[in-house]
Amino acid sequence: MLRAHTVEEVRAAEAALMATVPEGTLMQRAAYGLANAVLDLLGGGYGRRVLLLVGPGHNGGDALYAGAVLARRGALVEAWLLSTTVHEAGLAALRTAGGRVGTPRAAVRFDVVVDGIVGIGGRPGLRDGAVEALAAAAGIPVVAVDTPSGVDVDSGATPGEHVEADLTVTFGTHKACHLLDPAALACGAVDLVDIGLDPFLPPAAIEALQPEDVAAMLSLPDPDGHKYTRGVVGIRAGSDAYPGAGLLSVAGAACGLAGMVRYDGDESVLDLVRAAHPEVVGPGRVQAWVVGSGSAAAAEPALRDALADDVPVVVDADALAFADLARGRDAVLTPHAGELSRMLGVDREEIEAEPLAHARAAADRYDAVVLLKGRHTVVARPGGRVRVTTTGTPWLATAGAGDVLGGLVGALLATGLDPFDAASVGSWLHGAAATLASQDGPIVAGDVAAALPDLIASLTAP
Ligand SMILES: NC(=O)C1=CN([C@@H]2O[C@H](COP(=O)(O)OP(=O)(O)OC[C@H]3O[C@@H](n4cnc5c(N)ncnc54)[C@H](OP(=O)(O)O)[C@@H]3O)[C@@H](O)[C@H]2O)[C@@H](O)CC1
Ligand SMILES: Nc1ncnc2c1ncn2[C@@H]1O[C@H](COP(=O)(O)OP(=O)(O)O)[C@@H](O)[C@H]1O
Ligand SMILES: [K+]
Repeated sequence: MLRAHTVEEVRAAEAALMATVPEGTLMQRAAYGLANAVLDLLGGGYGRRVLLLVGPGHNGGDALYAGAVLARRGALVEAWLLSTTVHEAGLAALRTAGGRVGTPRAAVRFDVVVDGIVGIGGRPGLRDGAVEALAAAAGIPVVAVDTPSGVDVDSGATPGEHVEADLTVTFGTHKACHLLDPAALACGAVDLVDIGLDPFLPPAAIEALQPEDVAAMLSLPDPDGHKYTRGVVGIRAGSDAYPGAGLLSVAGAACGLAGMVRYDGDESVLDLVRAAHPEVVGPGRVQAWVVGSGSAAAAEPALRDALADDVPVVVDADALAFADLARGRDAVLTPHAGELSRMLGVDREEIEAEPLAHARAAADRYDAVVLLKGRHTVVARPGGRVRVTTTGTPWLATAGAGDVLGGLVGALLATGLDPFDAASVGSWLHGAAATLASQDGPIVAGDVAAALPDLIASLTAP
């Protein structure tokens, strides 16, 4: 499991760890990790030209010490000091190693820019000197130290100007900004350097599942199981006007994880469903329902009926308008930003600017698990625990992909996962299946569903 901690938690853990090691140890660990990441990126040190953008705090200190390591490896290192104060010991180390201090100027030629302007002590936004320095170095790959300067570290928001990094090298643990958009988008790839913080960190409120976590949560068929013990998932989606929504919800549900899929909806859609998925049967008892995609006016009665069964429910698309009915129930609400905007009465732009805060607010308001779809989908449970999905590809932003996800989460609920696990595992599989199907090329929603069995097999293979 990948975990993200708050700045306060990191500071407390850092203080506890520092009491056990000689002074300066942590900064040295951070600086060596950073220097190694830069060497990897550049394919070596000798003759490479490295620009350090240095702010007033320890983040700048990390950059200066890493610059010293790089200078000793033969790189030509120049530091631009963007503040009246600087980490003096770091600067002395850089100078001793042969690095120099320069002045911001246009048309500079460097192989990499190291952003040591601010890290976890920074306020969002950039000050003038930093903006000008970044403009002068535009077009050069950027490695951010700990966080891209200017982002809001704990919320993942980017309310002001900020660095756009190609690589972010962080220390000890991830922070929210490394996982949650829009800040995560500014991080580029993220490297975590171990500085020994782990034993001092509390449990994290924000997590991102990894393949081994997903594999451990998938239930394999019992040797003596039968289709009913494996779970039955029911779909109430699709209509005369939107038959595809029913078909795609069924396609997601029919990934093979549950023992049976039932379709309970329009006769006309049932015929299409049977033609595409002959194994799907009609209404009956289920262990989980998926309700709402392409249901139009039928969404409300369908949701009421599903809730009357007292089994977990995925509340999708048209049914989200009636999400109040599911308050406090075993439910997964699956809005995209536009749908959540209508549910909360908040502008879509505000939701996209702070998906973490809004997914949490919605989970508390509806007392249910909320899966807020996006590039990095956010799954929140009441009380603040969150899982962020980092699998996926921009090709997944295609019509009907959400229907496949709803069906898949329903199948996972039917196998017995609780709503938080079902939603986060389903979202992880959905993104990974899209990547597998896409191979960096275009896909349609049905391709994502079709890739699920192979993906699941690759995870569960002994
Ligand atoms: N924790 C750990 O385990 C480890 C942490 N380590 C490292 O320490 C870093 C944290 O260092 P830090 O605490 O010195 O804060 P940092 O981010 O350098 O900035 C604070 C300074 O910036 C200023 N400032 C604020 N906003 C600004 C802005 N927008 N633009 C410009 N300036 C701004 C602010 O001053 P003021 O606002 O008062 O002007 C203050 O002086 C951390 O990210 C990691 O790299 C590792 O070495 C080892 C392990
Ligand atoms: N930029 C993106 N990168 C990766 N995945 C995305 C991106 N934008 C959207 N998605 C994913 O694509 C899917 C779209 O679902 P949704 O908006 O419900 O579409 P539809 O209603 O047509 O089914 C969601 O799973 C969402 O997380
Ligand atoms: K930084």
